[in-house]
Amino acid sequence: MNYTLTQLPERTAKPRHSGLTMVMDKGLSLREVEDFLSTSAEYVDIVKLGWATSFVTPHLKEKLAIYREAGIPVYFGGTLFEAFIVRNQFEDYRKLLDQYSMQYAEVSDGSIDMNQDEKCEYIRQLATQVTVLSEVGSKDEAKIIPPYKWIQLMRAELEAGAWKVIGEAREGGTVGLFRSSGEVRQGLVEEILTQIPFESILWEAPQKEQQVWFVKLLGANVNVGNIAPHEVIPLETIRLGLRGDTFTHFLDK
Ligand SMILES: C=C(OP(=O)(O)O)C(=O)O
Ligand SMILES: O=S([O-])[O-]
Repeated sequence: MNYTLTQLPERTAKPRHSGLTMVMDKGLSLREVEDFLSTSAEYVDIVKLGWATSFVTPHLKEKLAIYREAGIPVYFGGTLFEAFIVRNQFEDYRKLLDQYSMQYAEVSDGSIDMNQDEKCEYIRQLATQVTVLSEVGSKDEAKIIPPYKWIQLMRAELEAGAWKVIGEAREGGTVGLFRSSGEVRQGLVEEILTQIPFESILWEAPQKEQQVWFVKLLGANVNVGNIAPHEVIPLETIRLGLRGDTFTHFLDK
């Protein structure tokens, strides 16, 4: 930090087990990645190459190398996994992970129907190869999964070997954990938290109001994701109570 302030919440340091920030890169150029990391690397724990953008993004190997050099793990969006599964190409997906020396992978079913046993089997198999993040929640706003089902899925996926379970929100933050207005499905989140340890969950929270809501509920070291690269430093100030939205939250009462 550049100067001293008292009454800041304790913030975890890298390698973090909680307080993770997952950033979504949906096609940054190599130079943009370098610039982004020069300001924000300390605050970025893991990067997702959003959905299947890695299929289209040029200089993919070079991009992965820049992140690797900075010690920041990268994974391909769950939609890419689903694109392989729907085409019966799971073995090709496994080879692709090796070909690009990926250490992490996401298993999701946001765009396809997959039963729980099948999803857990993919998690089990991939967990022998990489660290697995699994995602719960549909990308279809008409598909409302009741809280008991979220809990059951999250628990089963963690037991199958997922390192973290991700709560779906998409890039916009308007499905899954959130209503179409972006408002948090508060009852859902609170019910999940009665059953699943908070450090095991990574909440997709792309909108500022959503990040604020989670920091107020769970503190500076909540795991959040789908953060846009230019929102990483602003998010860090929200975590620390140094933006109006959380300004009084961490001060001694
Ligand atoms: C974030 C998205 O997808 P994924 O989780 O596959 O990256 C999205 O489609 O907005
Ligand atoms: O579960 S809720 O609050 O939509």
